[in-house]
Amino acid sequence: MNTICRPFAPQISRAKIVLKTTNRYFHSGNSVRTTNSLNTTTAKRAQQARTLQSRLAAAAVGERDHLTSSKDDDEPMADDDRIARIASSIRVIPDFPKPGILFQDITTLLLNPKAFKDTIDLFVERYKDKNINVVAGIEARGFIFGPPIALAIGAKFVPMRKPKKLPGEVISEEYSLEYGTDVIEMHVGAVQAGERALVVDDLIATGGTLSAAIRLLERVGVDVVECACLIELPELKGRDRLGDRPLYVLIS
Ligand SMILES: O=P(O)(O)OC[C@H]1O[C@H](OP(=O)(O)OP(=O)(O)O)[C@H](O)[C@@H]1O
Ligand SMILES: Nc1ncnc2[nH]cnc12
Repeated sequence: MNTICRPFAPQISRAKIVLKTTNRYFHSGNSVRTTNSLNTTTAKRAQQARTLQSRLAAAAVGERDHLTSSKDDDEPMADDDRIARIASSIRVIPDFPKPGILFQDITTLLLNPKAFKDTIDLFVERYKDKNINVVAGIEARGFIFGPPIALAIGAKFVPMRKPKKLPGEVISEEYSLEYGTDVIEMHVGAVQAGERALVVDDLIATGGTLSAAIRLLERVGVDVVECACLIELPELKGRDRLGDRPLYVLIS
């Protein structure tokens, strides 16, 4: 296994997983931050980086529980070196978009064609034989991962958009953020009752966005087979808002 993490840099780091191991996240607007983030010290960040290194090293030798997969955990994902490569290609930017927020930046993954392809392949391997008709992608970052998965498994792609973006008739669902609410919308007629859907986004934090997407689809009789995200911030317990719907994640 090649080296999969780099020395921690004060402002921009690829050390992503540790940033949720030593802090309690909470949601602020559309992002997540740590309770102690405004006075994070260099020493704390160095400790976080060391913790990350040990987690990724464990993942590289195949220990489970460091990089997790799914609630049912029915596939040997943790020892898959593609996961470690994907994890190390996601950058964390402290204090974006606001002070204290640890932003999980998937744009660096997109710069790495191998890691990006591995990401899509892992989802496709899981969903190709599950009779899924609909891949519903959530704006904006679900639009990056959803379409290639949909094409590969032979499903249609349905965009779930922020308000006032879709030109046709829509149905809407409101969901709560830490302060206030937001709305997602879907075109009427895009899906049919009885279809089987996979909901795709890059990240689950509080679960508000995914739970609204599930409600939208279920209102029109669609069967939500599973939700799939690249990243989970488990401290925020977003899974708990999804009810019985399974959530599958590559990195937790
Ligand atoms: O689990 P939650 O607490 O609902 O948060 C997760 C959502 O937050 C981010 O999107 P954001 O709303 O920042 O929009 P963007 O993708 O357009 O940047 C992310 O891409 C998820 O969609
Ligand atoms: N910490 C985070 N990084 C990137 N996107 C997010 N959406 C919610 N929290 C986020």
